Amino acid sequence: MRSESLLEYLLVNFRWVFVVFFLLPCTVLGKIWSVFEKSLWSRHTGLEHEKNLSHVQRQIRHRNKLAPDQVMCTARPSWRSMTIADMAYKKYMFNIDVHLDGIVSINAKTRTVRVEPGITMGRLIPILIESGWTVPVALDMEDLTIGGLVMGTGLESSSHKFGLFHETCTRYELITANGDLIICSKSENADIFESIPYSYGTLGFLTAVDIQMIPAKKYVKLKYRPIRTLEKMESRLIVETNDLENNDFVELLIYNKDEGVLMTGKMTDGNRDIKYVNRIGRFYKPWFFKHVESFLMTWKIGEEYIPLKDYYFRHNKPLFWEIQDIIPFGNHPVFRYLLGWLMPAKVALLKLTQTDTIKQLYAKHHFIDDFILPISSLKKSVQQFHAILNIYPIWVCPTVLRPGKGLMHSPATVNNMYIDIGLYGEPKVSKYNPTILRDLEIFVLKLKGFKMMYAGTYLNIDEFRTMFDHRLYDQIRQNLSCKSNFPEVYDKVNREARI
Ligand SMILES: Cc1cc2nc3c(=O)[nH]c(=O)nc-3n(C[C@H](O)[C@H](O)[C@H](O)COP(=O)(O)OP(=O)(O)OC[C@H]3O[C@@H](n4cnc5c(N)ncnc54)[C@H](O)[C@@H]3O)c2cc1C
Ligand SMILES: NC(=O)C1=CN([C@@H]2O[C@H](COP(=O)(O)OP(=O)(O)OC[C@H]3O[C@@H](n4cnc5c(N)ncnc54)[C@H](OP(=O)(O)O)[C@@H]3O)[C@@H](O)[C@H]2O)C=CC1
Ligand SMILES: CC(C)=CCC[C@@H](C)[C@H]1CC[C@H]2C3=C(CC[C@]12C)[C@@]1(C)CC[C@H](O)C[C@@H]1CC3
Repeated sequence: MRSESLLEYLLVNFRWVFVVFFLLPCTVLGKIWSVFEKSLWSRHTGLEHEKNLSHVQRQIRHRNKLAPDQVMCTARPSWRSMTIADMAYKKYMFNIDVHLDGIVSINAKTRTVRVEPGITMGRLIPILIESGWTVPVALDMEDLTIGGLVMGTGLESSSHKFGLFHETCTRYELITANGDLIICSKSENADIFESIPYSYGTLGFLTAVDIQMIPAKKYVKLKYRPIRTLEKMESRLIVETNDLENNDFVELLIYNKDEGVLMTGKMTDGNRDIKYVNRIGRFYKPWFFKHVESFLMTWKIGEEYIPLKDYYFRHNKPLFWEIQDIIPFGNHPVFRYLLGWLMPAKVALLKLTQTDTIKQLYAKHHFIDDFILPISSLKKSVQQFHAILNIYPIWVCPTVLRPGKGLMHSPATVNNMYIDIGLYGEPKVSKYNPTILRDLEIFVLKLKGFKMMYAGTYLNIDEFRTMFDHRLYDQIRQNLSCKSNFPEVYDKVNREARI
């Protein structure tokens, strides 16, 4: 008993010892294994994909005989999912193993890549870049899966141009409740195609996704612009997101309520007069958010070339800024040069190995969430988040929302520019209480905004249905006989389901 509590004490107060000396080496071993695994299984043939498909279908048909009243979800365990929450529903729903994670084909003629949903960004992007391609919205965390990004939602610094991740997808293969395979695209089963994004696996199981490809270039020419006052940040952000010609990437990091750094980037192959290439992905390089912050010290506009892959995964090493709570000295040059090559820590392993006390401490004293709001409410929202949470840095990522009939779309009949506001860290207000999140969600609802659901919600079902348009979704659920076979989205994202 005593030794258990000593271990608990050490794990809570000196988590870095466990992370640095055990978890990071495990991650490296895992990486070595995955390089070996990759060379064996990365590129599937169509035949293997067919085999994988029938494996999923067999399981569904088996369940339909064995437990027709038990609703289904994927068997992907909670600890592998990119969220701090545990999915309580996995325990009582019927788990279907949708273990498909290969690349089915890369088609340069149609400029599409067909992948299975379990493939991660960290595996897909390097393979595409090697072949001279990339995807329009490449997410910044290596372990995010394509299935999770379609069924949940994903956005990145190119979303002001291309929209949410699913808007770059052109075809889905979906296995429905009775085990049938249906193909959905803009021209085939168009209504189902529109309902799938954000449906959290509640219409069927995805088995393949076609994603558009665009030619990859060598670098991103990135400009850093320090800005004072929220008003100026808001107005400059509006200007830069409208300049689609010059800006392939737009991102803002806010460091305190008056100062931020706006970054705009352009993909380029460079030319002979490239002055400086900053290979930020190298193990000894400072954490990206710290590098960006340094432009507030000099207060000068900066410009540099960053290799494309390094740019994409710029927030992966420090997990935005979350890793500083676990390894406080992780950005110190001594650590970077000696042990930086072990980074980044694998989120799944951090999650798998956290003790109940760590989990409770995070639940009580930590905040991880994202809100999607109209761009014109940047100042107002940041002021509100400052008063209620006082967490910095704040991640601001513009994204265009298009009109449509799916769960999340522009409320108008035209495209609308929104921003994702990401708040990750320990609230610095004196009276922080996690239930305050509900007030924030209502604030966002009133501004006609949305919440990213990976973290769960305190909204009740009616408020949730006001935030997300369920009209087409309800109809499709009825057409696909989902009622007794799949839960509703709300059943998967409310606070009792995600603990
Ligand atoms: C010490 C340690 C270090 C590790 N380090 C790394 C690392 O650095 N990099 C890395 O990539 N991994 C790492 N891992 C994870 C490791 O790679 C995987 O756990 C291992 O490779 C098994 O993966 P698998 O794909 O064979 O999954 P399995 O063990 O076959 O599957 C695990 C579960 O996930 C479900 N599942 C898997 N894929 C899907 C999907 N696409 N859709 C739905 N459900 C799915 C399966 O149904 C099953 O229930 C590490 C694991 C350990 C224990
Ligand atoms: N930059 C960004 O945009 C970021 C986004 N995120 C969030 O992370 C999540 C993605 O994380 P990830 O770990 O990849 O995914 P998850 O395992 O969290 O899956 C997300 C949802 O997608 C469903 N799903 C996944 N694959 C399939 C499939 N093949 N068929 C049917 N449903 C499926 C899951 O269903 P089930 O519940 O049945 O398992 C789950 O409800 C998203 O919710 C995203 O919003 C997180 C960090 C950054
Ligand atoms: C860019 C967007 C939209 C979201 C980024 C969210 C990430 C910052 C979080 C997603 C999963 C989170 C987890 C942790 C930190 C923050 C995320 C990476 C932990 C590693 C924090 C420490 C805990 O013990 C485990 C967490 C797992 C999930």
